[in-house]
Amino acid sequence: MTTDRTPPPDAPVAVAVREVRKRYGDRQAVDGLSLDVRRGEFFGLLGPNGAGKTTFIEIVEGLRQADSGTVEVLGHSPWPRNTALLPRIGVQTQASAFFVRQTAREHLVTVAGLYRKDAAAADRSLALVALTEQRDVLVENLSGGQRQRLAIASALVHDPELIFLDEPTAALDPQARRDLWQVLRALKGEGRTIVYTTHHLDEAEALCDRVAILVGGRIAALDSPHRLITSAGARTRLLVPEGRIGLDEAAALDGVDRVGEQGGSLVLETSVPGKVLQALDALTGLDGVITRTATLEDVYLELTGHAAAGGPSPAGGGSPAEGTPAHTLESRA
Ligand SMILES: Nc1ncnc2c1ncn2[C@@H]1O[C@H](COP(=O)(O)OP(=O)(O)OP(=O)(O)O)[C@@H](O)[C@H]1O
Repeated sequence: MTTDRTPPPDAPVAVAVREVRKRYGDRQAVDGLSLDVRRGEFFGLLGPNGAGKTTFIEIVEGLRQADSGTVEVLGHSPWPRNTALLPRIGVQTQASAFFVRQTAREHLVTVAGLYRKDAAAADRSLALVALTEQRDVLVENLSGGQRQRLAIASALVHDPELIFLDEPTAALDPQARRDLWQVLRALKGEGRTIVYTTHHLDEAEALCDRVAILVGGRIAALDSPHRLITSAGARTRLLVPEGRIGLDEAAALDGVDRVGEQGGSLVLETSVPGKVLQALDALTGLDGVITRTATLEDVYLELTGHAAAGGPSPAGGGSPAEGTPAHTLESRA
């Protein structure tokens, strides 16, 4: 369940970004972005492919120069390359480099050495990402998910205050993903600041204090997942087993905004679920009726211009996204 964990507005700032722009040829990848990440905050950066997330993060990390605007990281400008910042930040990228002919532990001891940390630091970060058992396995023989965890351990080995994680759970199986959530929560519990990019909306909803949704290099929304969901007024979906009531009958129910069909169910969208459930109860009984409340994914899909997966799309809309019902009806109520 989502809770509101937004840090107080007077919390010290870890990352301050003002009017940052970056263009590649004709492509305006980042288009005047301004935001603050507060110390101790778990900040999510979301957005479709090509929205400008990586470009933006790389500018903040000091790996790329902005065309204009200002960035401050822990009180310093990250560009030109600021070596004083390096021990204070940890960076995991989608294309992490490894010493593949070393074992997992040797790799981490090497990385720890670059930061003048000892082997104990390497062992601690191996344990943190649950790779202790694989410590003597060559990096080239680790599975994709294990390498991903090693990349995260490499970003944490020097105990940074500010951690950038770029889709850290992309290659993880569901259990490993949940395990990593625990690791990340523990890091936040220690007061570290985390800037996090993900395409997993459930993950952002579960972990992040605030999220920024980027579209076309701009911020389309920035708030806590809870406030984004409630302020968007996203509707509840009621899934009624097919054959109970007809499409027209459902659309005519008082309080139903839209009706669609999907996966053997009628999908009724409503902002007054209690009222519609009562009406359904009287008509067909509630056996097998499933209630789906709005999620961050609904808000995201609305903002990024896709039809909501698993729910009705507006009648006469564009081509339906995967998982969108084949038939929908706007309510006449
Ligand atoms: N080095 C580059 N040269 C030219 N264009 C680039 C370069 N890097 C990114 N782009 C373009 O800039 C835009 C933003 O890309 P970016 O990688 O920042 O997006 P993203 O949100 O991280 O995407 P994804 O979710 O796919 O990783 C895209 O249109 C991309 O093609």
